[in-house]
Amino acid sequence: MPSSTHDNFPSTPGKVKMERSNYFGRVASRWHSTASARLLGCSALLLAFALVVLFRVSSSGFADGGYFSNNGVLTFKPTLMWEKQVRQSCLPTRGDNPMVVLVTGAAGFVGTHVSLALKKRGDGVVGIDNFNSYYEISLKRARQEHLATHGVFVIEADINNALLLKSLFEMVQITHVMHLAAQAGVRYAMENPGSYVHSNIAGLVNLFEICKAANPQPAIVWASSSSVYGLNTKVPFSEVDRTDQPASLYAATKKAGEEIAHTYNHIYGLSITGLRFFTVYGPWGRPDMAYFSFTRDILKGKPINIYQGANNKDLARDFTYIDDIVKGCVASLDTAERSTGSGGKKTGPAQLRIFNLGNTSPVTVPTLVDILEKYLNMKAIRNIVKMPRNGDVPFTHANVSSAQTQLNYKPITDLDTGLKKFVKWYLSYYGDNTHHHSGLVNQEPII
Ligand SMILES: O=C(O)[C@H]1O[C@H](OP(=O)(O)OP(=O)(O)OC[C@H]2O[C@@H](n3ccc(=O)[nH]c3=O)[C@H](O)[C@@H]2O)[C@H](O)[C@@H](O)[C@H]1O
Repeated sequence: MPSSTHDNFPSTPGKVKMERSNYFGRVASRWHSTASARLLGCSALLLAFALVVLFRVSSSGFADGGYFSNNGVLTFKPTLMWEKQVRQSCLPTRGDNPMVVLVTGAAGFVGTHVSLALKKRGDGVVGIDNFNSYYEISLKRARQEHLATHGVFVIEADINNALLLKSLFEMVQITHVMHLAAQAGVRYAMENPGSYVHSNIAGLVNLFEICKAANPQPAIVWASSSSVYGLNTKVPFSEVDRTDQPASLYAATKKAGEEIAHTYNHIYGLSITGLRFFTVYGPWGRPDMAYFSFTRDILKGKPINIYQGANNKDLARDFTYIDDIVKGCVASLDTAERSTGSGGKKTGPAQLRIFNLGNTSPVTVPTLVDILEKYLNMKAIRNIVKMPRNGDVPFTHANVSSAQTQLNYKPITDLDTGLKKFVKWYLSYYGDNTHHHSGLVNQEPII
């Protein structure tokens, strides 16, 4: 019998919501137990199904489909409406060798920007996102709406949902996968380790399984992280440096992802490019990140904690502006070679790459706060505290020469310029509750 799309795929372990159809299931089985009530039971089941469908339609604006058992094989069967939206979204509008890209984590920060950039230049794009509650869902919904106005449809599903992904690959010929869905955040890994395993390990393997079986296989570009350099002290960090001392479970899952990528490239001929992002920031960013939460707290007049490393040394990050990262992502897609597998089997060696995408000029956290103060026109209340032992590393600094040579990657936005754009977006998105800021709110939104 059909069931709701998400019932079997809790998107974030530790933050699982109540399943909607369980109640109907229990009611139905109770009715079913007496022979005389069989007819009523069937009607109740039908009614339950209708209610589930109705509820889904009214809560998400569309129904995506259901799961059906066909001779014991469970398959996902989309609704006509869903299929139409997917096909429409995947239609390229440029003639010169366009790509059709599946962007995972499309309602996320980087996913939104990359989806837009691809769509704007005429590629076919369809997104997928589980809309989990790691941070405010309303921001993810706003990004989804923003994408919809540009013709990008975002499917609401988890990357662990093999049936839905399989059906999607059968429906449209996806040439590239931009895999950005992940459980992010280095410190949250201590609170909810299962979520990192679920998305960054199990989800990645599931996606690779689908890609390896697809015909033709897509090329894959995916987000690794600067955190794989862990406790390394040699700077700047280069792709050839060791990455075997992660400081957080998040970093360990990203490092594991790189090894898993090697395996799928080696056995199945998948073309895979991993991108080590360095603390990406900008408009539509992630509220859990320091620059975002600091902005929120400074505007509220709330104190902020600024961590310090050993010997009272300020922490530093190679903060990288979103537009520079998007260019690196798109260039990676453009230079990705085809996968070589067919029918799940490798027919020749395939491309396997890894690139740092950073800014190449680290800035300390107190300097980041200075810049925010300038653009918010407010003073932060600074608590200087010792860096807790929860996964942080003291500094990051990218060597991007490899990306420069092979992707023509050249970061051009310094932290001051990038944060100015972020603050402008923040004030236009959340509105102005303080009246103390520098007047940036009245200007046009960034994207
Ligand atoms: O490059 C990455 O691969 C990672 O980048 C990002 O991690 P980080 O570099 O840790 O960014 P972020 O949390 O903004 O903290 C920035 C600085 O502020 C300090 N920090 C933080 C919080 C706080 O309350 N106080 C503070 O001083 C903190 O100690 C740090 O020095 C992504 O979140 C992560 O998903 C991953 O992608």
